[in-house]
Amino acid sequence: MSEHTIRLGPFSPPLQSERAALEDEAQALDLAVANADVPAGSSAALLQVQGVSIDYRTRERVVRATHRVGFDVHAGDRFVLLGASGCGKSTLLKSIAGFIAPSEGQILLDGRAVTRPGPDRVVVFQEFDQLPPWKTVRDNVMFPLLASRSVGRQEAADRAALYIDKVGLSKFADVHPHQLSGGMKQRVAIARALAMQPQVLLMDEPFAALDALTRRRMQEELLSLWDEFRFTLIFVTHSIEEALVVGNRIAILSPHPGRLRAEVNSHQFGLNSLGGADFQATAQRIHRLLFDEPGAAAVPGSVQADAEALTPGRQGGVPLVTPKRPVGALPFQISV
Ligand SMILES: Nc1ncnc2c1ncn2[C@@H]1O[C@H](COP(=O)(O)OP(=O)(O)OP(=O)(O)O)[C@@H](O)[C@H]1O
Repeated sequence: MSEHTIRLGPFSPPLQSERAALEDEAQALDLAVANADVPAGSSAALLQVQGVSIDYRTRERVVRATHRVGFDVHAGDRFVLLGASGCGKSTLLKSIAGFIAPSEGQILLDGRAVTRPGPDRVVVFQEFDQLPPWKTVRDNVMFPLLASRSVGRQEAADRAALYIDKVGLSKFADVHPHQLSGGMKQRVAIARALAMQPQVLLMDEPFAALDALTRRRMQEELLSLWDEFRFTLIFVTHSIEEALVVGNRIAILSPHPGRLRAEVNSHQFGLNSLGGADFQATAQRIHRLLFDEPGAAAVPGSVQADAEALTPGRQGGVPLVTPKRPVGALPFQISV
């Protein structure tokens, strides 16, 4: 695939015309369109998600959260799962973490099937209460290292000191979480995750509960940590802006149940691109890929609203909105 690649997801027959229009859209974007039906899974990939459907079963019904999603993540990728609320992003992340088994398909890490959680995959959540409140910052960071017996006590202490320093909290190593701001708690969670030196760092909307300025700062800090450590990141967000800033590759999921709609390379964008014409144009096109009738004029109030929200000064990220006009009916609907 070329440097600027868009990989469209598989479409069933009723949606072929939609696919054709999306291909036009991709060409307008000057992006190459890959063959959608080529299954994900090149041998070089660190993580392979292959045809993964995930169902929640309750007594009354079955809720399909994702439908046959496939993608590859390579070492050092900053891979973003982008989609509207309820499209199954968190579910997919939990499945990669090993908390939820797929109903069909499989997830391979380094060629081995993921069947349970492990220290090679660490999750940073959105919630500020992910840190045990009775432990100091230092003990919080050391805890998973010791509990997983990944390293001995001295190595755990050294790693904790290193990563606490990297997130700028050395002076707070001996305080408890309730003495920290929301942003500081998230920094501790990031230090704790990085100290584990996982094969894949999973982040589920880690900055969504922060104010706009702190969120921007945290995005900046995450990117500079990545510059230094080059970890492999899978990052969930429903903000187009955040996806473009944080990711080098973006998987766009359709509304519930989530299917891979397209994959976009976004390595050319960073915090400095915010507000630029290219950035805004790509954000608008991603929005169209997510929600709008392909090739159709912008739905009043949606794309336009995003364009406005992307102007400098509106720094809270661009929340995706429920489409006013949904993309064609999906050919499967177990239950919603
Ligand atoms: N424990 C559960 N039991 C039943 N259904 C669930 C459960 N958890 C999630 N779901 C359903 O699965 C679908 C996907 O949910 P999920 O939280 O993965 O979406 P999401 O894209 O992460 O949404 P958000 O951005 O709002 O967090 C939704 O329809 C949701 O209602």
